[in-house]
Amino acid sequence: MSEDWKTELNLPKKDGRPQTDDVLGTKGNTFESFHLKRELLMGIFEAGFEKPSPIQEEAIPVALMGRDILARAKNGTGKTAAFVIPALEKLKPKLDKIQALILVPTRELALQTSQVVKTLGSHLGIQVMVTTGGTSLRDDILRLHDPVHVLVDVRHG
Ligand SMILES: Nc1ncnc2c1ncn2[C@@H]1O[C@H](COP(=O)(O)OP(=O)(O)OP(=O)(O)O)[C@@H](O)[C@H]1O
Repeated sequence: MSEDWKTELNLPKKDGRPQTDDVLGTKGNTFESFHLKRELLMGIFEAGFEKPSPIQEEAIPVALMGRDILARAKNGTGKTAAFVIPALEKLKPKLDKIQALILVPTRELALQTSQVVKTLGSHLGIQVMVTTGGTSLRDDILRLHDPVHVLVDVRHG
């Protein structure tokens, strides 16, 4: 594969803050070693991710095989991307259907998660919808007349 696309990426400034083993203790895999679509790799690199974190390294290949996962890791270790990346890899942007349903416990997390999906999927041409309440059922139904590939919803308790 030609590496030209990498030179055109809009990379953020490097994050120089110190990191602990929670994110550094990896086996040394790369995002490319997961054979992800180039458009997805572009979103990942433009988010400033260089290497998968430990939870991503464990979860992404298993999720790509279509296996169920129950995972646990500390806050801020990259759990969100650990499920968003395989979901985006499996998704077919040309198919105008909801192909991923992400359920989270709070409205704030729903907004954050949808932002991660938008950032990582920014080169995939996908549409993300968040149903956090606060909008009428009618508005939600109307929105669903337009393409939605990923739906993020809040489920209490
Ligand atoms: N592989 C990576 N390389 C660099 N930064 C990353 C990587 N994965 C995630 N991040 C960044 O690390 C931060 C924490 O990630 P994220 O919020 O997904 O963690 P989390 O485990 O889901 O956290 P929480 O439990 O608080 O929801 C975010 O700013 C995210 O952009």
